[in-house]
Amino acid sequence: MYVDIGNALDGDLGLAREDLDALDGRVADAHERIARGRADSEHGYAALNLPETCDPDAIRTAAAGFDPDHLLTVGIGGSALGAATLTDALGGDLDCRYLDNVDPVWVASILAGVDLSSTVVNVVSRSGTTAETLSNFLVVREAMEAAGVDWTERTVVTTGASGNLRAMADQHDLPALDVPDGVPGRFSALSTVGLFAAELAGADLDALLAGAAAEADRLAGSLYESPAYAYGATTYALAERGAVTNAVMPYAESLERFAEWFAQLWAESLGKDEHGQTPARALGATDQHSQLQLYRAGPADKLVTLVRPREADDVAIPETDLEGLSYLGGSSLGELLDAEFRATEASLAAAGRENVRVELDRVDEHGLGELLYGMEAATVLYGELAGVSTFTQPAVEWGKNAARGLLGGGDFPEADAVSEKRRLEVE
Ligand SMILES: O=P(O)(O)OC[C@H]1O[C@H](O)[C@H](O)[C@@H](O)[C@@H]1O
Repeated sequence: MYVDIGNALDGDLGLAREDLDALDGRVADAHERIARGRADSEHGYAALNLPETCDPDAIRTAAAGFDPDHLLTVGIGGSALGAATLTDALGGDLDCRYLDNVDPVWVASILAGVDLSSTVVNVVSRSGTTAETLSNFLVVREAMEAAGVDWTERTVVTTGASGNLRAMADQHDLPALDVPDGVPGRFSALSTVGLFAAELAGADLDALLAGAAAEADRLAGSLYESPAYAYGATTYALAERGAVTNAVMPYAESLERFAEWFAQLWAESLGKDEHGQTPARALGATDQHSQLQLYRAGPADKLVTLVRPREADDVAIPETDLEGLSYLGGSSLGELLDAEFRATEASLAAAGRENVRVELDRVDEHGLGELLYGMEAATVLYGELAGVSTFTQPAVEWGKNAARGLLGGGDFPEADAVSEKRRLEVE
């Protein structure tokens, strides 16, 4: 992963090179703290050891013997977004769908669109108790039974040591992959959670983990020596100066899901104790024609992260004799996209708007391993600098408990009372 922070300096938010120099001592301390956490496999920090601790053979074994047309991953948040990022980015012939939401219309349409007799279901929940995931799985299971398909032959469970899902796997003797200890869901893309789908879709897991290991090797006690820390420290420094939004804008359709994965990682890890930065999802070049106006000329409270591969397959633009368009002929879509990328970067910089460039060599297994690991390490570093508890998500729990209470699955009377009190309906 390559990170260029030049355009984060001397913009409207006033971050100067000397500020980063002054921050670098804290980066060194944070790096030591992170290294200690990794050495002791502490909760959360253990995720940064996945390049060495993840066993790709266990994942290959679980996937062996299946040759489906469709993969239905049933999971939500960190139990879906890592796998979705990988399979979307890497492509391939397998039709990979992700049942994360519980919108009944959408779930029904997905089930109607796949041949269940040629579908593998991977039900993923670290806790094994998430209502959305378990409900969706019960619906899928019933649909398989109705279609005369033996769901026990086509289901792989990925879960932690206990919980309802583990009990179900034991009861039906289903193949089960373990979610490793100490790895929170949003940091689990490079574990069994994200890699089963990738393996089934034909990805090279060794190359993915090698990419992640290469990025791990680049972690060092200075932000100027580690791309991941350069990103984490710069975004933190900008947030402290008022960059409340981080708009992540990949210039590759295949990385659109990456921005979604990043949004959970960034928001859930860092949004605590009045800290954090709102992740916004954008896509280059499409959103140049939609969101860029705001990023260049709206409030000076944002950072734009421009992400792209350095190399990609290309398509030539045919010659044309249409007046005014001849400059396009003989060029290529890749060259146009590159020009759009650099123009956006220059346009933001010229307006004093901070942006950071993040690049990978290609959108392939190695590049994705670097990118996902690098962004996880950047998040952990930011969390250390901000002094927040990066690996917890207490604010999510209130809503989860409330939903359970409203369904009668728990005691949470406040939820009803609060929602009634706040109603101000206008017809
Ligand atoms: O994997 P699970 O235990 O089902 O959790 C799925 C998701 O649910 C929660 O609400 C957490 O906030 C997320 O961090 C997590 O990724």
